[in-house]
Amino acid sequence: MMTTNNLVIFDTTMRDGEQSPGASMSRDEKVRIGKTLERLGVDVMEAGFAIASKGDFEAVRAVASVVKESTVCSLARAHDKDIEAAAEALEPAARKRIHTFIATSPIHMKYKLKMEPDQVVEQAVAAVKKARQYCDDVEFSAEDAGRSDPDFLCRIFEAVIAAGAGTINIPDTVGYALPHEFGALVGDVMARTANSDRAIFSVHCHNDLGLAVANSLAAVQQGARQVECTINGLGERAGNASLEEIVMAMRVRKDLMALDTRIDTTQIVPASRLVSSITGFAVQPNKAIVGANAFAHEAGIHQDGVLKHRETYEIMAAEDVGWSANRMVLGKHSGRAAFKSRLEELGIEPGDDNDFGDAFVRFKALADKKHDIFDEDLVALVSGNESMDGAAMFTLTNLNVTSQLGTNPNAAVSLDVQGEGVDSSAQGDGPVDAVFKAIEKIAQSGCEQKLYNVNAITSGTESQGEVTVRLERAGRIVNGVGADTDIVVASAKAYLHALNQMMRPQLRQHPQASGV
Ligand SMILES: CC(=O)SCCNC(=O)CCNC(=O)[C@H](O)C(C)(C)COP(=O)(O)OP(=O)(O)OC[C@H]1O[C@@H](n2cnc3c(N)ncnc32)[C@H](O)[C@@H]1OP(=O)(O)O
Ligand SMILES: CC(C)C(=O)C(=O)O
Ligand SMILES: [Mg+2]
Repeated sequence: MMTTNNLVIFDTTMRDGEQSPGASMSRDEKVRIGKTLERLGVDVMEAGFAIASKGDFEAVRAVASVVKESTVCSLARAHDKDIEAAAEALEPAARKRIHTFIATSPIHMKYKLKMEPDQVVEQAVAAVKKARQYCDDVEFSAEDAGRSDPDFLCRIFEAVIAAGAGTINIPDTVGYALPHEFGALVGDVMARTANSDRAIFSVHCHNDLGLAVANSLAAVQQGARQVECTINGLGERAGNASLEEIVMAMRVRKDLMALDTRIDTTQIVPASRLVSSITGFAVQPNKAIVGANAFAHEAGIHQDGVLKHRETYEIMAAEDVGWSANRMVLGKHSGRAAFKSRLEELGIEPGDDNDFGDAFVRFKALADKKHDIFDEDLVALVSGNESMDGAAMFTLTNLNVTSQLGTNPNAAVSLDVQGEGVDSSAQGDGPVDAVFKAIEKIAQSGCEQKLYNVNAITSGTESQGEVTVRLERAGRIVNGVGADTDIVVASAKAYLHALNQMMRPQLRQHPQASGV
């Protein structure tokens, strides 16, 4: 058995990740991802499946042309034409690998391949030999190994290693295995494959039962020295083992897995964001490592602990994975310690114990009613004016938007400006733009719009939409939110909410703790 203290990180975001329905990537997008993965420090990146389409062939070739530090790989079935396509696409690569595979489970051999086990071994050996004609670095995968007979795996692995495969991959293709079982399978097969010392053993786990990372780590503990994984856990069906979780588990639990990787962990969050923006697959807020809440604390007891000693509730630092900082989120679960700390950050004197106690009671009451507590809310609270609506300078009283094909939309807006009714109208590039322009004709705020974001709170075409608008003026940034079933009305509300906050007395600048 080949032993090493290095764990090879094989990224397959651009191949298995791209097999997520709806996640397809263009050639140029793969080049951007490839460069990012190289910066991240992956050892191998699988750039695609060259035979799959002309576009994927060109994408593999383009990635192979620009990436220099990482090995670039293409997948190929155990067919000559697949291997020839992979070899041709990888031709410009500084370091290349051909990854060939064939299924080894009884169900796949019988129903899908319609082949006898002997034929499968023969075809696998021929494929590895063919791949070795083009490339020294050849990987062989036994598809559906998780449901294959271990004796058969030993037999086929012995044959393909003898044929020249340097990496042997054991995939749990359908995410069926449990960690102890998968670790045992990998350990057993490695121990019983006669020439296993001539290959690196690898695993490739799917997440159908949410166990892809756990299964991969169980295999590493049994001697696997390559893990195949993807950014954000993207991949066929429920996805693959997530790269960020594997890498950070190795790092945080070095006491149990003393292996090195080449990964620069500070590049994890940027890589996650790039993949999410290219694929359009949002990262769920509670996703480990890269989710927006992964380093956010809302519970008072936790906030108090973190303020006293960060490691009480953090097993790794946000900065280590590429966030700018952890976050304290003020909400109904927060306690006095976090409330006071935020007031101090804002340069607001918490006052004597009585004033502070009263402000904290008002804060809790507001947090019960309001989803997001902004810094402006805190100022209003402490100044005894927590009724944000009562303090509004501008209130929407009427809105009429007309859109017609071929013409610019027109918005007529009526506002109550401190008790006085004011009307205006404007044309815009779209209905929302027209509304914002009509409001600005009245407000004359001089604000610059920095962000416009729409979220569906419920599903369906009748869903409630929540709009966020961020405005900036003279270095001061405020957020406004508005919700309505009519997205144009929600946008007007959000814009006015932001404007009303901008009109309030200015806060001292403070470090924005909202990540990168
Ligand atoms: C577990 C995995 O993730 S495997 C990778 C999965 N990814 C993909 O399939 C994406 C890219 N695939 C494609 O573009 C197409 O499926 C292609 C180009 C590979 C093949 O297309 P087609 O020739 O039209 O075949 P089709 O997809 O319908 O069927 C697959 C064929 O490959 C055979 N096959 C499947 N795996 C292998 C293998 N590893 N080695 C040899 N043959 C295989 C199947 O038995 C079937 O053969 P048959 O047509 O003689 O029954
Ligand atoms: C091609 C192989 C490695 C695969 O993606 C799988 O078995 O899941
Ligand atoms: Mg897979």
